[in-house]
Amino acid sequence: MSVEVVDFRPFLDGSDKEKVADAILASFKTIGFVYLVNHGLPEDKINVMFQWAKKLFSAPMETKQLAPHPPSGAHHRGYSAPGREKVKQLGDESGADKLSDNSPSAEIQRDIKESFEVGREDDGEMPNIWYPASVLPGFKEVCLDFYWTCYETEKAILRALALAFRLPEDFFLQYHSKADNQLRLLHYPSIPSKVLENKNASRIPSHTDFCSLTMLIQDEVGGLEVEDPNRPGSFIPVPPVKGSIVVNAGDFLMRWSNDTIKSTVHRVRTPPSSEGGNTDSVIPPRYSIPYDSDTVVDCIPGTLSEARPKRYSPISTREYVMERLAANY
Ligand SMILES: O=C(O)CCC(=O)C(=O)O
Ligand SMILES: [Fe+2]
Repeated sequence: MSVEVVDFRPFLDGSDKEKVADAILASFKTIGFVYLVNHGLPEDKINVMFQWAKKLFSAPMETKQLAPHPPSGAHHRGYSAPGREKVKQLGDESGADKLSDNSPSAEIQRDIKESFEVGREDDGEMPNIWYPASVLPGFKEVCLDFYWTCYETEKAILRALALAFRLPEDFFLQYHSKADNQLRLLHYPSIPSKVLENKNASRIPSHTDFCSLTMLIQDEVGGLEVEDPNRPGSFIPVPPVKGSIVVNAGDFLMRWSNDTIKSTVHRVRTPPSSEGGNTDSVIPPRYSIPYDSDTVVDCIPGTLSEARPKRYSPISTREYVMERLAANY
């Protein structure tokens, strides 16, 4: 089993919309993940965003801490230093990625990644946290431009998904009109391979995403893996595919689709090129940019039947997301 690559162009140019829509939904139903090529996100904007991510994360820690993530995980904005966040699966306190008992310290058990989170600028509940004007000038503008560029692609994917369910194309859009989304810049620093292999630390442990959709842009390093739905505990690599974004369904799309779509467990591990090598080797740094979306969900018409009654009541994603975010800090 592997994650399918779907060419999104025939949807965007209207030449074969249903075929593309059906392919995306089929992948969401089997594995919850799909690669999209010709997704409409301009390559130059992606490159510029990665350049800014590198510039930010290579700044001195005192500089990066000038836009600190608040103490509560529920206000998920600004800069989080390595080890700040520990991605958790709710109801899974021991976890499949339980760390070894001989870990050197509690601190090193946390995710060895740093991040910067951005939302829409007019979000009163969760305001953005920016650097003072003299620090990284231009960063804010690039982030916000990229945020809205990603929203365009997200809307196109949501239209395709509605078409795949043979619903009006704006079915999911109406629930995403506030653009309550999140742009994340992630940096997994270079790390001695034995630290990851001893399970004393993780890049990102196994988790599902708690949004409706995630669009992920990864660099060329690799290490992303998704659990094989047919063989729990066994993981399939999702290696970088040139020019692609990885799109995966989150918990809300699963719930919304009455479990017909999968929100699949995934993680970031040692990249395959560094696996089993010299134990003194150092794993290269990795950068990625996930963009995920919030909404209010109820079961999608057509996913309920007598055989599959409604399994979930409607839920506000904000409430759910805040609960899950708070658990990660
Ligand atoms: O960095 C990656 O490739 C995955 C990130 C991820 O799974 C997440 O942010 O939820
Ligand atoms: Fe994820």
